[in-house]
Amino acid sequence: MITFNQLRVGYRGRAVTPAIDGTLAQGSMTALVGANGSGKSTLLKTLAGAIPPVSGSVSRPNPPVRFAWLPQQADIEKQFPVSVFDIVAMGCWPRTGWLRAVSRSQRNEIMLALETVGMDAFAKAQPGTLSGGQLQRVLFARMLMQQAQLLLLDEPFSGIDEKTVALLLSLLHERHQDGCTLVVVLHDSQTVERHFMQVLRIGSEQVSWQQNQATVVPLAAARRGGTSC
Ligand SMILES: Nc1ncnc2c1ncn2[C@@H]1O[C@H](COP(=O)(O)OP(=O)(O)OP(=O)(O)O)[C@@H](O)[C@H]1O
Repeated sequence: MITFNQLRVGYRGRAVTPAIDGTLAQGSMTALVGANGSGKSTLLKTLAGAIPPVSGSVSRPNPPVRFAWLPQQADIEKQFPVSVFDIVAMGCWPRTGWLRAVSRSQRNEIMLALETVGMDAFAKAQPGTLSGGQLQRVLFARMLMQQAQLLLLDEPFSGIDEKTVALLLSLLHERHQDGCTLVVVLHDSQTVERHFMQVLRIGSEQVSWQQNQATVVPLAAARRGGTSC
């Protein structure tokens, strides 16, 4: 689905990663790991098309697929004067176009997405009044609304409590079972080993691919907040 050909990513012509070769197969679930500053976020930005490769290339799916990109929380403006409902409604834009009013059925979909992440009671709240974990749940609800086939997530679980991580992981597994391709930047090796079949590790000199015997958490257990995660 996505192929890296001697891809080096970085800024203003300066590469921050070694050359990357390999493939993200359609329907794969890949953990992107590496030390701070190794270039994980930069690779995601490149995959999202936000910045061009420094050298080499990345071949994207043809025909193009809809993608959703969840940046690190630090990148997200919490003081935006909108409601939680509005944030999730933004997930409809790829389908409806910018700033179009949501239909009655989309309104129901948005409330269902908020219910799925346990945030329906906060629909009218402002993002600035939410905790980090609550905001992350809302951003996941927006991602669900996007109905994307390629999900790019940058450290989605940092600072999030275990129960919420279990819920969000179960949602990712559901998307994976629906055939989505996922690339997730992670630092927690236990989560990587238990949930991700493929690992792309970025080192300072070279990158490596690893295949895991991931143990998928049963969805129902994760939804109940089970401890298996
Ligand atoms: N906008 C930018 N312009 C120039 N250099 C940048 C920019 N953003 C990041 N960098 C540099 O690129 C390198 C890789 O940064 P990146 O954020 O991709 O690392 P990371 O692996 O995601 O790190 P972390 O685990 O700390 O989030 C770092 O040396 C960083 O200083």
